[in-house]
Amino acid sequence: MTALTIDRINKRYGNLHILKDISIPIAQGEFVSLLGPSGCGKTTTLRCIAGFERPDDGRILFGNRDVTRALPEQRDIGMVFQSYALFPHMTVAENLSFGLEVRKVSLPDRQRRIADVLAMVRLEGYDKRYPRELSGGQQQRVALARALVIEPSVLLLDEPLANLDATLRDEMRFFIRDLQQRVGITSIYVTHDQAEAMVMSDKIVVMSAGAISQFGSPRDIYERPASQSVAGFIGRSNTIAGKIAEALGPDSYKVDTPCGSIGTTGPAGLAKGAEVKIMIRPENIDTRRQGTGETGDNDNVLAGSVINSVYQGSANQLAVRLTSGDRMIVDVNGRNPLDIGEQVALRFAARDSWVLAS
Ligand SMILES: Nc1ncnc2c1ncn2[C@@H]1O[C@H](COP(=O)(O)OP(=O)(O)OP(=O)(O)O)[C@@H](O)[C@H]1O
Repeated sequence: MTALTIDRINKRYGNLHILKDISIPIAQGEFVSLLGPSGCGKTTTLRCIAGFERPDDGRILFGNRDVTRALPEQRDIGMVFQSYALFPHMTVAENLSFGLEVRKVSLPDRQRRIADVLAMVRLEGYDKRYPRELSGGQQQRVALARALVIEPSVLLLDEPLANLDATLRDEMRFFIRDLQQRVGITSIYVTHDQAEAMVMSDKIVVMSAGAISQFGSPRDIYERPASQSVAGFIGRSNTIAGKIAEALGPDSYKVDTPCGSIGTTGPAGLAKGAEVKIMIRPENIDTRRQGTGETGDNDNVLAGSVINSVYQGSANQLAVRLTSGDRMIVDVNGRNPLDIGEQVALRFAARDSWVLAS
């Protein structure tokens, strides 16, 4: 069932077109991230869903209910912000009680729900503390508890981990995802951190300049990016320019490139002669000294020489200049003794490369 439908919303400030025909269907219990660089419209989209902004056109539905014109308090949402936004003069319990009192929940029910939600965020016994007596991570867990205690149908989170240090951020990613799955609440999460979106989400909406570049699972977005800009934004990638020589199947092609003919997968329907780029992730390339180590399962072999090597602990990252002049980044085992200047063969399977049509 679709819990939330964003249907072709547009938003302009003066003559700035900030959101352009944004449509996102979100299923019950799904965790969806809005991902993109600063200024691409993530927060504006979230604020339209929350009701703090009204789109110029288009519709927002919670289930079958059209809430496009409803006030925030009529929408049944819980929100978590980057800045925690806890009431500083209230204890944890009072912060949590506030939304319940507004909703006229009885005292015994309030007490039960506050105890339940504090257990959920692993802050039992912290009810009498003030926000200033808590660490950043604990404050953010209170903010999460405050959003959840009102039992909303949708949870909206705007960069909630941005103020935390790297270790705590890692921990909180798993904490929030685990909690969201236990509660089963439909959630929308704004972030500009691709690693965060990858590990937390069922689906990712990649946004750029107010429009959706791609909507799909983390695997879709990583392995089958819709464009060069998505491929470049998510993870590391290599690209080689070429022209479609022939379609080998519904989603496989032979592409002519300055490095020779390359077999690859790609989106259906690309015409012969179309100018494209082939994307290959560094970890999918098997790099050996030339003339050694035939692996059999690789459809493509490119020749080049090592021009740089960076030790990264678990792996070495090499830069390789192909005979065509293209520069490729590849990962090799940290103990692999490939030196700068060595002639190497780069092998990869057609299924591990993907055509970017734009
Ligand atoms: N009230 C406003 N008036 C005019 N322009 C605005 C207003 N609010 C946002 N904008 C502009 O809309 C664009 C999108 O802003 P938004 O906050 O949605 O981006 P974002 O993707 O969330 O960025 P960030 O990651 O930096 O928060 C920006 O160019 C911003 O300057």
